[in-house]
Amino acid sequence: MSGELSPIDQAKFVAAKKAVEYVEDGMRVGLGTGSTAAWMVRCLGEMVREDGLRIKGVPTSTRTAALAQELGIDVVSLDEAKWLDLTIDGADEFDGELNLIKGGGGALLQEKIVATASDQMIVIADVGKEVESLGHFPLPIEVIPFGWQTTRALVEEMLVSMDVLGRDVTLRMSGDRPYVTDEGNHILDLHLGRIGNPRQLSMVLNQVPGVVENGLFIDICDIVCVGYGDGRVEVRDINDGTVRQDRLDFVESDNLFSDLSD
Ligand SMILES: O=C(CO)[C@H](O)[C@H](O)COP(=O)(O)O
Repeated sequence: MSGELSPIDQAKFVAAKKAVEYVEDGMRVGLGTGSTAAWMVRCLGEMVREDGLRIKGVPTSTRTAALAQELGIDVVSLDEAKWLDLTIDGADEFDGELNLIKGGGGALLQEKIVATASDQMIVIADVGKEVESLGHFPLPIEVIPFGWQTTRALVEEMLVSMDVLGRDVTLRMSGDRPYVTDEGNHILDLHLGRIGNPRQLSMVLNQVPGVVENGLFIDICDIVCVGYGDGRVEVRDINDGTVRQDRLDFVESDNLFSDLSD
């Protein structure tokens, strides 16, 4: 693979590279899932190998666990780590209050548990993920397979009662079979268009029997690192209201690319 990155990968890379600056020796770090989070895992792997960084990483999916192990990161379970200093993860959408939609990669349940068990959550995203209001990206909810069609009907009924406009609820597929999460569940994608009150929707969805968790992350994210295709990165901190700008160069590294050879 050549060292040339597409603008979108450059944006994901700089967001990830900026976020790993928050990782300190000895930390217990939640490792997110998805293509942006994979850049973060590669950056951490390089810091472990090249700089002797010692961290314990808690992955949020079997995919991330495999990548982290391959790159030499010490992987432990959440129960072993118990509590985390920091989680770094991607997102499908984020708004001005740093509320998120996650779960496009199907890992929302472990991602939410891990992020909630962390002192701090940093989201890494290219600027295309920023929205004025959440909901253009279909909202994933994880449901148990038993009676999933009944669960879907109950969710649809609930959306009608809440006067939510778009109510198309689809079962996520993997080829010709329902997608199965790491926890053995299915995913329903809610095509809503715009979510007027994400906090309320999140609470109500989780009360439907059969729904395990939803992909709305409310008041969980502290910082977002927003990457741009030209190498700029903006760090927005919701707690102190600061916005900082930086520019990072992509330096081709065999280590960073070692898992991208296909
Ligand atoms: O929530 C997620 C996985 O469940 C991902 O963080 C989200 O889908 C973003 O993925 P990507 O960085 O590939 O765009």
